[in-house]
Amino acid sequence: MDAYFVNSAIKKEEFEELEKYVLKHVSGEDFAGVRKNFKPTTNILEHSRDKAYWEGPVRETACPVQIRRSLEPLERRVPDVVGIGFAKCGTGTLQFLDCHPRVTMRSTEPKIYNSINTEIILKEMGYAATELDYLNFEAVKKEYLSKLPLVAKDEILIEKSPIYTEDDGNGQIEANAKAMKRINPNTKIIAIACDPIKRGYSMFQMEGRRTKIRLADHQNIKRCKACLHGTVNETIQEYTETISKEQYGPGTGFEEYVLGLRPFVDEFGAENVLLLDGENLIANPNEEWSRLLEFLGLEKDSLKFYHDKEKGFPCLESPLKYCLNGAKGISRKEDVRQLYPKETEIWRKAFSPKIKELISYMKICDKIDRKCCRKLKKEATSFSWAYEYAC
Ligand SMILES: Nc1ncnc2c1ncn2[C@@H]1O[C@H](COP(=O)(O)OS(=O)(=O)O)[C@@H](OP(=O)(O)O)[C@H]1O
Repeated sequence: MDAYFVNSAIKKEEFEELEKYVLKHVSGEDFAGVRKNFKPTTNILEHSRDKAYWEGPVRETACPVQIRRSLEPLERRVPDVVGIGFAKCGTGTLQFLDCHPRVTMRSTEPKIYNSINTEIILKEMGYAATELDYLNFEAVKKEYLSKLPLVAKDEILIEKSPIYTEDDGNGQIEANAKAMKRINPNTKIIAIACDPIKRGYSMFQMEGRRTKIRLADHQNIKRCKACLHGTVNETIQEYTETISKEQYGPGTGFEEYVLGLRPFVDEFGAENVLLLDGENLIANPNEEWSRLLEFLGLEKDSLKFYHDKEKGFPCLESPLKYCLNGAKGISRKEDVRQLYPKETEIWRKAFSPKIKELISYMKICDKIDRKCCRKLKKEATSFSWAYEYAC
């Protein structure tokens, strides 16, 4: 056991206490397996390469300790569940799933589908693939497996890469959905939508942090697409000006949810696509998480959350006390509408049509009428943030 502590953030002294806590909080059914498998999770990287996105070491799987019930041998295989987006809406909270006795997830994003050439996939799906295309596809699958953690055959393996719903204006999202279907036709899809104003601010803040970190590290940021090339304030002014002129192109539409969802709904069916509310994940974590756990076929209270005062965000309470790393939970501590009232009012108007489209497309309401607005107006319910865009 001693060797496990060498490559782990967990100190040997804390470990016994942690074990006691976890064993007290897992179900009777999971107890024996969890006890047998319990150990600190191994770090595979001392520091994340992108500190603006992830602070601290990268572990083999996301949870700091191994909480798994399965006694089956571990193997490499493709995921059962994929989180497709949306960036800055709380997709990182899916990492809490790795502390579930029946689920496995790594914290880093494999981002595999966007590396596949769109044409190859479209050909593949049209059953006209050449041998070379096929080999390409197999090579991608091999690379995919290398980016995923080991998993038992009776566990749920999940990955998330919000880039899968990022539009390039060239059919990339469709290609991603088709490629995913080819890799695993039974994939279940999770998407998290959130208030696009908060989403935009969160994105600009993260890109600003990335710029600062890289500059402090004497790195060249000229070719960094995910960095800001001015201050956050300057970026907000520029963005506001661009959307006022309705000139923004692929990749900057913080409200473009249907564009990202439709290809996956078309491929996998609406019943296999779950849309969560990223704002409600913060306001009512247990309610939103019970929807997610049920969708995965797990007990709806098998993970429990509490609001951590110090973190200012929900943290996992059971089966392990655990908060997300310091790179998550920054911009939403500020009120962007108060900081930028004029700018965000322009954003609100610009985002409104696409949020209405989302409400209808994902059947959040049957149609946008008074009844729907009454439903959305209720504070602290799923998608209540959509009220100001739709009503
Ligand atoms: N429980 C909990 N803890 C910490 N942070 C939480 C949590 N739930 C939601 N959030 C919000 O998630 C925002 C980051 O979203 P993502 O994880 O999707 O970002 S990323 O696309 O993976 O970079 C992150 O945005 P910032 O506030 O800008 O850091 C948070 O507001």
